[in-house]
Amino acid sequence: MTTTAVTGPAARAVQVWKVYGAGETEVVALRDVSVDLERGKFTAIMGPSGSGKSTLMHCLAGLDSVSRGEVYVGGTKVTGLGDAGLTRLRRDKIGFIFQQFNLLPTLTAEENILLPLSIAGRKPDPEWYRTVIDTVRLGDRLGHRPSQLSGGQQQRVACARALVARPDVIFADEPTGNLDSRSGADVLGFLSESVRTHGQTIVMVTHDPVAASYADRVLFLADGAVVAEILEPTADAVLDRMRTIDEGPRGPGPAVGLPHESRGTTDPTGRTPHPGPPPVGGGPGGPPRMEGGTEPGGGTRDPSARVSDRPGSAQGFRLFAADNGPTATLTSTAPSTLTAAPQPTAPTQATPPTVGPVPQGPPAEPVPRTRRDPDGPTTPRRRRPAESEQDPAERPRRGTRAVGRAKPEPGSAAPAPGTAPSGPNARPAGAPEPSRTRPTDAAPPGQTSAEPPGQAGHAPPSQTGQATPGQTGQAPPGQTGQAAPGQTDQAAPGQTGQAAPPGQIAQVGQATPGQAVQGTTAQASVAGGDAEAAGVRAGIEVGERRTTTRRKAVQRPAATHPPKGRPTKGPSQPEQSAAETTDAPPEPGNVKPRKAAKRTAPRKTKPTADAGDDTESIVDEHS
Ligand SMILES: Nc1ncnc2c1ncn2[C@@H]1O[C@H](COP(=O)(O)OP(=O)(O)OP(=O)(O)O)[C@@H](O)[C@H]1O
Repeated sequence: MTTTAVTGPAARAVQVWKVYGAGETEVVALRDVSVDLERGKFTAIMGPSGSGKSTLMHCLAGLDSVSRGEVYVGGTKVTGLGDAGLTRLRRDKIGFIFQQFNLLPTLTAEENILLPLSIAGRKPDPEWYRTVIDTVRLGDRLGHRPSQLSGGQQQRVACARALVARPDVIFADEPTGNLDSRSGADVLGFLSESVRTHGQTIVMVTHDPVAASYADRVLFLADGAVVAEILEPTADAVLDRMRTIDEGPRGPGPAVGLPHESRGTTDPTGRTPHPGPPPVGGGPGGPPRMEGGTEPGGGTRDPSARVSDRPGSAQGFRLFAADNGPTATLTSTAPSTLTAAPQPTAPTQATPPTVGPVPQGPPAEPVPRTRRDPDGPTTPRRRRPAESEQDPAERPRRGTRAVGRAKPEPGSAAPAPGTAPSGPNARPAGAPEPSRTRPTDAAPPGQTSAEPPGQAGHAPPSQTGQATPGQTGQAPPGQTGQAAPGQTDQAAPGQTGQAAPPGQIAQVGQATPGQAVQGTTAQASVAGGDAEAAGVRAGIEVGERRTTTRRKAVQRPAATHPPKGRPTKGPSQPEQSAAETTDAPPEPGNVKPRKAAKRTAPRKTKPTADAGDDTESIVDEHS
């Protein structure tokens, strides 16, 4: 691991490119992005849907690899780190906060908060721990389990969990996306406080201009490039900038990234003219062509990615908006975040500025104003549109983000054997498996948003209850406990016998932090395995594991976007997926996992309803 002195930026991207797929399905998610994220600052990343916000955050956090360029976190060069190095980096230097909270349901708030340290074998600094608890005002809730806490309290637990280890940087992916406005303001308030009072560095992806106004700096992305930034932002300024970015001229080529030294905004449109598309596919000056279906860092190609999304396409940006449907345009008449903002320049309802998907429903409840005006007039906060309110074209893509709390629906855990998967993302029986499916990427049942840590909104359609037989067959014997819990319930009909039985998962969920530590060995118990998974959910990793970047689904009918060009090797080919998943013949240990479960699972525990949460599968076994 290359480590330099821990000075300078907390995180840094240097000429980073991220390319998904190849040929017709190639998508350049990041193009020549260079940015320094200052230590002790609160940075927000904004941009239209599909502009690369999540990709940038994941690359910065070591959750995804870059195609070209370099990433540094806390003086450590992330690019080129192996699995073990990445694991250490994420465990020791990075904290994560997710839209879905990602708490372990059977642990108390306190146990959840201490879980990262427990897994790392560290003890909390008592003084700092007390400070964190006081900051998030959880002192009287430490013995409560997540189900006994409100969403806002759960997110405060998640924030405390991220803060308690004092990471170099905390990455927050829409941390208020599932919260009501008041709880969101609470969370943003103490995130901001942790920066200003305790020097924490926070990087937050958000769609909400009010949330962004809590930051010291807002970076704007469009078409995979940083096109503007605002220092000391107000919600109005953010919204105005977003409007100009969305309304900017659609040139023949994509925008390019600013040098990281740049300050202030780019051209008034927010989009830097570009003479034309960059050479892609390995040509000079362009990112390397990704030949395989799986990228070096574990990213997968998206066969459904539109060619029109690709940079270089004359329509690229326009189509982002168009494909996102009316809810992504700037003409919505929905009440926006700023319609009641106290700033004198706030747009009125007549010209409501909107960013990305915009709710079409009634106004949201009032929210206290920003940190700069905590007692000021209330502001309706942008509400996430309900599925039914969304444009159908948008629904599959956005549908990967849960609206409301991520709690398993009763009875939504495992599909009964022989029962075809259902739901918006379900694949008809016998249909070829969509190519972005990876065994461990499978979405947990009962989780409409199969979002792993830091991967909010990226579950491909195939990731809901779609595991194939080969997936379960890949777990080597003796590693039952390491199987991602979500795989259990995702076995295809008739395959349930190969997956860990639900009882295991329930038992797992009852692991104590102590058990979690025990579970860090390669021969982890079921409980330990889940604790590890939970740890990864919490942004902690143990052992030679890697979180899998789960990308958002861009679900389209296959007939509309058939695979073109030469056959590729990746999982975009159904037969390839099948081959991948069946390459590893089922081991004896997998044929009778229930026995393995009996050997490894704690005996006195019973399945509980909470176990469903534990089926969130986010761990990818690469080793
Ligand atoms: N695994 C993948 N395979 C192919 N394309 C991908 C993959 N992940 C992301 N993309 C594409 O990369 C681009 C950037 O995606 P990203 O998720 O970073 O956007 P975003 O700005 O976070 O969007 P949103 O606001 O909707 O979450 C999009 O065009 C997306 O379709």
